Amino acid sequence: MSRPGAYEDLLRDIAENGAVKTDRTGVGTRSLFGRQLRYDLSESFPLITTKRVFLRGIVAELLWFLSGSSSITPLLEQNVHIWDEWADAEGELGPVYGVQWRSWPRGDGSTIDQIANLIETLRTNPDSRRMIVTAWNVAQLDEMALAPCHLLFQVYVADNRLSLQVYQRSCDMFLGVPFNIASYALLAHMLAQQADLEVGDLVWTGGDCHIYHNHVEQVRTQLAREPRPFPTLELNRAADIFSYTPEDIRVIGYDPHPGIKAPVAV
Ligand SMILES: Nc1nc(=O)c2c([nH]1)NC[C@@H]1CN(c3ccc(C(=O)N[C@@H](CCC(=O)O)C(=O)O)cc3)CN21
Ligand SMILES: O=c1ccn([C@H]2C[C@H](O)[C@@H](COP(=O)(O)O)O2)c(=O)[nH]1
Repeated sequence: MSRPGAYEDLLRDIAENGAVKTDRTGVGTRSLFGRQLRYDLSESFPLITTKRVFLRGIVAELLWFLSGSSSITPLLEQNVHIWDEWADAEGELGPVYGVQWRSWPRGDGSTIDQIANLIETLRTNPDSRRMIVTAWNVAQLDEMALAPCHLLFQVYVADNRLSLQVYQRSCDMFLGVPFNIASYALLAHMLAQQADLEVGDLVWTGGDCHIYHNHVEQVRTQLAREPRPFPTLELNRAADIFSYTPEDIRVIGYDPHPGIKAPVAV
């Protein structure tokens, strides 16, 4: 079910059949609406192989989300620069993903830790149909450096397997989406481990799935390559969901084609 090549097929479909659209950044895109990718995480770890993906950056970003931070400083300290363009002079992004996940404001001064609540529900009521974490805080969108792209995920447990579906409203298919798929795959593994469950499926659902006009050559290069088998993940058990470190996370057997550089649309 985790077919290496499914992502590349979607990339090809957008490149060939996408509608030409303008966008906020001024770069312009080709785009298709409403697509889905599904990976069986018990088989392999979905890290795209048709170019080398910056795994160290993905790990740093996910741990940074889980830490609840609104500042890029912890990323800079690890030499990860993927959020630099959106931060202000103090390195602040406003109430973005981490803040909403860990300290969604109630309005009375108190906050809600959606991740702690999710772990609690996974342990006590895994059949719940309400295991949702969302970053789409409508009241705070205009304080965020960038409105959340992956704005909601739902967790599901059946047959002792934890599955995760993420909804991404806006999908930079060349630069962002390989990050987003790997990041939520890793999160699913961490949640399953903490809840003493096996991993099930990752379902990635994309809204506006686009290729920027200045990524067209890079996409052509990538699509000329043959997808390779996915690697696997080894994850040390941490004391709790907030205590993982990069050293706990090892991807085994990743043998990608070379990296492909591309400008990020700001
Ligand atoms: N246009 C756009 N696309 C995105 O994917 C994106 C945004 N904006 N804004 C917020 C975050 C930042 N993300 C980013 C930003 C940059 C890269 C990037 O440049 N990746 C390079 C490697 C970078 C490096 O090695 O430092 C790549 O080749 O994947 C990836 C994700 C994802 N998001
Ligand atoms: O995790 C991420 C974060 C951002 N993106 C992309 C999707 C769009 O290309 C831009 C956001 O621009 P909007 O005008 O706010 O839609 O960033 C991504 O793919 N993944």
